[in-house]
This record gives sequence, C-alpha cells and structure tokens, in this order.
Amino acid sequence: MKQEELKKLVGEKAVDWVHNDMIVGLGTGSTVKYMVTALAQKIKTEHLEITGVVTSARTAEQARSLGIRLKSVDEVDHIDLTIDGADEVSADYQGIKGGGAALLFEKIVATNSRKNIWIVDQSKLVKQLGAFPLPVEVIPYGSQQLLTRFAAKGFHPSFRLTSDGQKVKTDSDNFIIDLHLGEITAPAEMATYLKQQVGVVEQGLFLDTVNTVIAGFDDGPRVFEVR
Ligand SMILES: O=C(CO)[C@H](O)[C@H](O)COP(=O)(O)O
Repeated sequence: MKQEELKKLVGEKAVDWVHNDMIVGLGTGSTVKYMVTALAQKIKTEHLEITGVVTSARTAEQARSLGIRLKSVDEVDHIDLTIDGADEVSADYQGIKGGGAALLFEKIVATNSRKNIWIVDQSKLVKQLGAFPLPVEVIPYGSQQLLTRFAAKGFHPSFRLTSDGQKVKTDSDNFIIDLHLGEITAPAEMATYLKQQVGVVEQGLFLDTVNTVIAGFDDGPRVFEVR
C-alpha cells in the first residue's frame, strides 16, 4: 500500500476510540486530516455529541468546515482522548513530533489529555529516534544566538524555512530550529537540556506520552497498547 493509503487507514481506524460525549484533542498533520474527516462522518451518522480541542489553526479550519464543534484548551475541564500523528516512534514508544510545526500546542493538548493515541504509517516506526530532525520552537528574539549555541554543541541546527526562503512561523509566531542529530541516544537528557535554554519555548521529544499507537502496515492497522 502507498504511504497515503496507510495514513488514511489509521486515520479512519482511530475514530473507533471516540465515543459519545467525549472531548477529543485533534492533532495536526496529513494523517490527522484523514482522522478529522472520518470523525466528522462518524459524528453525523451516529448522532454523537463531540467537542474537539484543536492543536493548530490548520486543524481548526478543517474541523470547522466539517461542522465539528470546537472549544479551546482553556474552555474545557478535561480532554478524554487526543489523536495525533508523529514523525518518529521508537521501539520503546517515545516520539518526535513537530514536523508540522505544531509541537507546542500539540504538547499542551497531549499533556492535558487522559489518553493519547498516535496514528502513523509503518515508515514512522524506528529503532532509535533521531533520523528525523528534532524540531525546537524558539522565540524570534535571540534565536540566532540559540542556533549558534546548538551548532557549537554539534547539533547541526537549521532554521526551518518556507518554500520562498522565509523562516517558518508557528501559530504562536515563533521560529522552528531543526536539529539534525542522526541519533538521539539519551532523549530525556536532550529534552532537559533543550528546555533549559533561554528562548526555547518547546522541543519535539514527546517522552512517556503515548498510550496507544495505531500503525498502518500493508496487511492492515496494528494497535500497540503502550501504557
Ligand atoms: O507533529 C506533527 C505536527 O506538528 C505531526 O503530527 C507530524 O509531523 C506527523 O505529520 P504527518 O501525519 O503529516 O506525517
């Protein structure tokens, strides 16, 4: 199966976990897009009362266009379940997220969710994290200094750029620095180091976050119950 078909497969599978009256965190990305479409369909056909909490302007736009009721993360007293994509999931179910530059809101919503499901195609499952560049969201002020510091540490950083060469701006008007690490042998230490740097708003290691991974394989979706 093509990667796009696998994304659709897991996106549609994930809505099996959504039940009436739930408050559901809606992640960001091309896999989540299939899930949001499937969720809107399920809400209509099963007449469900669902409230969505979005993690990006992009997902908000899609969810609104499909008639999904939305509340902001600060308007709800809990989130039952969040369904999101991931860029890499390691053998011990740690993850890198932020390929879509939405890591800050994604982490806030994930941290406030009772359960987190990641939907990925099989190419995202890796032995060790780090082949995918680790996104770090930084405030613009002083960001060149951070880039220089990361370069000195051997992290091979680069500002994420748009197709016309502008620095990518997140929904919070911050920049993204991608770290080209190759491998991350000590993710917890790396996460702590990055969060300690002044000007870093958030970093893309999502550690001990996911409860269930739904991965798309050629023979169908496989569900991994993690914690
Ligand atoms: O973290 C994310 C956005 O910030 C996405 O969930 C991640 O990049 C996966 O995206 P896709 O499903 O398009 O591969």
